Amino acid sequence: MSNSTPPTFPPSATMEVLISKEQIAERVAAIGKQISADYAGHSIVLIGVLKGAAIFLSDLARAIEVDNTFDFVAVSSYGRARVSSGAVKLIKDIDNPIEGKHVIIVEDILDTGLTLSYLRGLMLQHKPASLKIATCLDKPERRLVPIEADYVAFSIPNQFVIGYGMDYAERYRGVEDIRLFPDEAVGH
Ligand SMILES: O=P(O)(O)OC[C@H]1O[C@H](OP(=O)(O)OP(=O)(O)O)[C@H](O)[C@@H]1O
Ligand code: HPA
Ligand SMILES: [Mg+2]
Repeated sequence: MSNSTPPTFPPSATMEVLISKEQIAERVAAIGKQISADYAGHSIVLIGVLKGAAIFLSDLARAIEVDNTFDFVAVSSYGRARVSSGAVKLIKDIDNPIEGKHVIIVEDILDTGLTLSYLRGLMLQHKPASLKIATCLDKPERRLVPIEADYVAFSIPNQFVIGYGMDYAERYRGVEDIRLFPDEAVGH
């Protein structure tokens, strides 16, 4: 490939690591153990919220020892902006019925809470036997609506992060650590 085009985005390696991949692996394993204990003897359905939760879900599913299946939903709210528009819309629904099932919604980040409170309401309409939320990150300072997750890997301050599934304008999802996205890079 030609290297004549300079990168338009800052390289991820220049961004400060907030949570290392080793710290992530440790917390995911702990949450997997906790879920396995809480649901011992039951089957669960993990519902990942595309696209950010895909990586956390794939790690979490492998850390859970009880019978599980997954499904995915997609919603739109942030688009390419860093700030939520506040409007949440369902773009892709679940493929399989969840009535009477034990369901865990899996998110990469709980921020304003708008996405998860919308999804929780929607999923409850399907009458699951139980419904819980697992999130890799929680930014409690940003909450606009009251909602808490049942399983939280890390609580973080109000700073924009990328990596481990999380993006800035769709980039950096494959970065293995969770890194701080610099304010001065906004608009690149
Ligand atoms: O609590 P909230 O303020 O609603 O924010 C959290 C949501 O925002 C992000 O999704 P985004 O819309 O960026 O989609 P993506 O997962 O495809 O990046 C993130 O993945 C959560 O789904
Ligand atoms: O800090 C964040 N990073 C990426 N996506 C997000 N969506 C909400 N908050 C964030
Ligand atoms: Mg995003």
